[in-house]
Amino acid sequence: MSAKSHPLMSLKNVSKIFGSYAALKNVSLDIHPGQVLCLLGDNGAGKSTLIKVLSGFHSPTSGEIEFDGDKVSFESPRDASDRGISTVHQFGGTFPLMSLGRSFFVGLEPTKGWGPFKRFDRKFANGVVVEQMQQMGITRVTDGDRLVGSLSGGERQVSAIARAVFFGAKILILDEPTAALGVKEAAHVLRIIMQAKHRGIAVVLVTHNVSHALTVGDHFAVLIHGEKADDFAKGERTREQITDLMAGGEAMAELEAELASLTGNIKQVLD
Ligand SMILES: Nc1ncnc2c1ncn2[C@@H]1O[C@H](COP(=O)(O)OP(=O)(O)OP(=O)(O)O)[C@@H](O)[C@H]1O
Repeated sequence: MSAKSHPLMSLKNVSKIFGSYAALKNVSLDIHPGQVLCLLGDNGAGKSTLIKVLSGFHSPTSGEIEFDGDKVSFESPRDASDRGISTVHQFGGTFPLMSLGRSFFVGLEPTKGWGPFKRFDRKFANGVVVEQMQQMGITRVTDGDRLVGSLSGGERQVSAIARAVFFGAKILILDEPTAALGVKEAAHVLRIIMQAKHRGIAVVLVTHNVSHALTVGDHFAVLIHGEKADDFAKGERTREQITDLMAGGEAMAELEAELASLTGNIKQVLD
């Protein structure tokens, strides 16, 4: 899908002020179906605040949000999720002591029976969760009664993404999904992100990892101190340019030289 397709969601000059601190300043951003938008930025740059605005946790102090061409204002995360905006938090946002079947359907429990006899349909839920996990490459899970806590970090991310896709997410917001994962697990999560994109889902990926962003991203936005410092499509910047931008505009080469001389000084003292 080309960048010329109509955006599914747009932020127009969105600011978010906390007291006297502007966490976001006039940020405009387009989110397209079937594309991965990577949100990059150093700690405190405003990435979390931005995804909280997208997912209805915060309303903007000023600016507008458009969804499917309509101006919208989300009063709560529920409003955003009703539009198909689904957020997966850093550790998969699940409950370690809950079964996989229960946690997959939490808040949307399938029931059987009626009236006072209505109860959670465990068999159905477990069947769905195992099928979805298998489809997403987690083949070792064959029992939906297993506890969420028994999954690895990558498997939790993948199952949270599977859940969002199963319930029809149109926009999937992923907050540092590969942080703290090993190489293989991170690759699995990135593959699942590509699958979601190919289904036409708009993915917003927040990451510190430039390599991961470059592997799956179609479009990139870099935040520095709450402002959008750059916005570009795949192939329009080099890895070095992106890394420098993420370091807040300071050239990484200079920082590295400074570190090298510091290390030299420490070595001299120790010798
Ligand atoms: N509820 C709040 N009240 C006051 N200040 C806030 C609030 N939420 C965020 N901030 C401030 O806004 C700035 C941006 O924070 P944010 O969490 O969005 O950054 P971030 O880019 O997600 O950083 P990180 O990668 O460390 O999570 C920070 O200085 C933070 O202290």
